[in-house]
Amino acid sequence: MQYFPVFIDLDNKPVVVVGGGEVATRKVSLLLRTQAQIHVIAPTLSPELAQLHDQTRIQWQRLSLCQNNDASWLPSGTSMVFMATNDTDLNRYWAKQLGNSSALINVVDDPSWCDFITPAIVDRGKLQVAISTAGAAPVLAGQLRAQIEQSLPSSSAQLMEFVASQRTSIQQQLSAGERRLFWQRFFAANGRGYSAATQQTFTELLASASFKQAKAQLYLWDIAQDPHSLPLWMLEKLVNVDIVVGANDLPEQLEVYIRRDAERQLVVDVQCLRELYHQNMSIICFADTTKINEIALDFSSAVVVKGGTPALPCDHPNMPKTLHR
Ligand SMILES: C[C@@]1(CC(=O)O)C2=NC(=C\c3[nH]c(c(CCC(=O)O)c3CC(=O)O)Cc3[nH]c(c(CC(=O)O)c3CCC(=O)O)/C=C3\N/C(=C\2)[C@@H](CCC(=O)O)[C@]3(C)CC(=O)O)/[C@H]1CCC(=O)O
Ligand SMILES: NC(=O)c1ccc[n+]([C@@H]2O[C@H](COP(=O)([O-])OP(=O)(O)OC[C@H]3O[C@@H](n4cnc5c(N)ncnc54)[C@H](O)[C@@H]3O)[C@@H](O)[C@H]2O)c1
Repeated sequence: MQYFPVFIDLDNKPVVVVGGGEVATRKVSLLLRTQAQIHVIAPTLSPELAQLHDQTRIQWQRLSLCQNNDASWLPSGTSMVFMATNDTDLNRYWAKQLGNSSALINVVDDPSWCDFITPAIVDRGKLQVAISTAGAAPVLAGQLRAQIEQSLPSSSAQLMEFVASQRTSIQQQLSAGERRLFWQRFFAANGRGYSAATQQTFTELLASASFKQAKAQLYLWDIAQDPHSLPLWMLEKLVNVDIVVGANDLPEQLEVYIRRDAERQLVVDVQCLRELYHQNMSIICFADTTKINEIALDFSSAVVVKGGTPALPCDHPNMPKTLHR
């Protein structure tokens, strides 16, 4: 890992963007989501930046920096500097000059001069997802952002506010182990958004205390078996499963029986499986015979599910038509 991901508190801290063009504008619009004091140093501003300046949301020093300036343009206590001009030499020169200051430096046209780089960001209030490719492929970072955006409803931000407001009370009422189980069950039941039902789901789960009885369960299904031979008792397990491991190998015929918001891990990773098991998850794992045998040796309490006489109904209402016999 070349770049270590951290989240920095910029509340009330001066941050400087040198340059007033397209890239500078993009960095400023990110910074505007924080409470940083934003200073722009440039001879001219893009229309968006000019408007922000008119609204006093940013401060502007109208200045064309040169190499023989002293550093008096830099506000004292500056946390970060973005060198975002289109003059590569100037960007590098000031990155070097400011190397001994306490500010972290970003040079938009040269990662090798950067103390830090800016990731693509999915912003859901307290929930922030940051994606970086270490500068290798910013476009891919943007594409991944767009995918993650789709999996997190905008009400996730409200959910985070709700959860944060309940956190201390849950800490006071439940032991550390219970808290983890409670939050696992809560997010599994509620999903990632906030709705009219969220408060009720929360209150009912807390009152029922059912989460305290959660125990790890691991079911192993050898994909060499006919999916229709899955025993009926397994249906209830599939409906309640927390996580599907090896979802790449999940037979299409069984897909409809699995809880829609169950988490999915596409490939089987035994280390991951161990972690999930220790989190008391209910897991179903799909893999080939060799892998199933290997996992069964590792987890003495795993249930290797044996297929029987084909018993699953082939007329499930959600079953794809092509699967009807
Ligand atoms: C993520 C994002 C955030 C943001 O900008 O806030 C971001 N770049 C984005 C877009 C983007 N950047 C570029 C293109 C044109 C296509 C292309 O050339 O690939 C596009 C596409 C577009 O504009 O849509 C060109 C480019 N970028 C850099 C260089 C210099 C170099 O590589 O040497 C050049 C060549 C300049 C030239 O050739 O002139 C450098 C950096 N860009 C970074 C971040 C940092 C590494 C992040 C990472 O870890 O990947 C880093 C190292 C420094 C930094 O900026 O902090 C944002 C996507 C936001 C989103 O979609 O959500
Ligand atoms: N990091 C990224 O994501 C990314 C993406 C695309 C391009 N780039 C690179 O970023 C650089 C800037 O791109 P852009 O599209 O914003 O350019 P741009 O031409 O839109 O803007 C350049 C800005 O720099 C200002 N400037 C020029 N000389 C200056 C000086 N001496 N002092 C202060 N300000 C000065 C100009 O007034 C202008 O506002 C380019 O080198 C480009 O290759 C980076």
